[in-house]
Amino acid sequence: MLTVDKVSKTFFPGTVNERKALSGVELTLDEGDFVTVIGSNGAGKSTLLNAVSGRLAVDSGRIEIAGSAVNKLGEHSRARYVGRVFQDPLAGTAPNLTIEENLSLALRRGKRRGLGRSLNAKRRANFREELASLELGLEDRMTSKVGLLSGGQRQALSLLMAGFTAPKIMLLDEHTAALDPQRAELVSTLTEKIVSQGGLTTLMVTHNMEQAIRLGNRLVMMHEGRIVYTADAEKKAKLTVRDLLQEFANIKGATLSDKAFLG
Ligand SMILES: Nc1ncnc2c1ncn2[C@@H]1O[C@H](COP(=O)(O)OP(=O)(O)OP(=O)(O)O)[C@@H](O)[C@H]1O
Repeated sequence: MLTVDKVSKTFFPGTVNERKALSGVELTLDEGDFVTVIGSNGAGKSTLLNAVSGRLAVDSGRIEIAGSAVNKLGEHSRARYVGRVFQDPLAGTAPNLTIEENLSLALRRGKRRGLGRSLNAKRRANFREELASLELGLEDRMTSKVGLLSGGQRQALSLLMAGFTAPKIMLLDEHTAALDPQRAELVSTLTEKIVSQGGLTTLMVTHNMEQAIRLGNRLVMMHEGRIVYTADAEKKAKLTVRDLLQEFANIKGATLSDKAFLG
């Protein structure tokens, strides 16, 4: 479903600020795979997600989504393939639009202009049902402005919207990191639910090792633009935070974010 083949990206090449963010990264996700990505600060995790979403053009290598080479497609053209939730709860939704207007926009994503925007009774009923599945009572606030929701509620809505059009690949970029522990737990549980119900192929970056172990069926660790450790389903099932800390310790020069010790 997703192939990242020898992908490299260097920022400011040939200058004093040169940063090799990705160095020949190779990663393949089969349909329904849910891969968690951990790594030291500046390891290239967000750059990898940006390369897949088309936000960033890579220097070399090939990216395929659902069998189509997408290197030449920009972020907008890839939108029908990709669902994404960012760390910032403000990033995924439009605060001045209502919940139902945001959902309509999500539905329109990747479709031709003018299609799918109108809010008829059938669509509203469908939105109500989807919102009810979040169990946050948002189905009774469909005409409220999204700006009035809490960070956790907005992140839950972003997640629902990102999964709405059954994207070929779901990208979650530390999407629980800005939330308090209780809300992070809620969004984490919703993530599992939405991903498994939709059978979504998912790549999730997190600094929380416990979460990286608990969610998904595979795990990769990045360091200095490379994948330095991988755990398949069998290995991951037995993995502990202690094992991961040991792997980090084995990587020379790796520095851990404080957040890595959470959970
Ligand atoms: N737009 C950019 N311009 C210049 N350098 C960048 C840019 N984006 C990322 N970098 C650099 O590329 C490297 C990888 O950054 P990236 O954000 O992908 O790491 P990360 O693993 O997501 O880190 P963190 O966990 O700290 O968010 C870093 O050295 C970073 O400074």
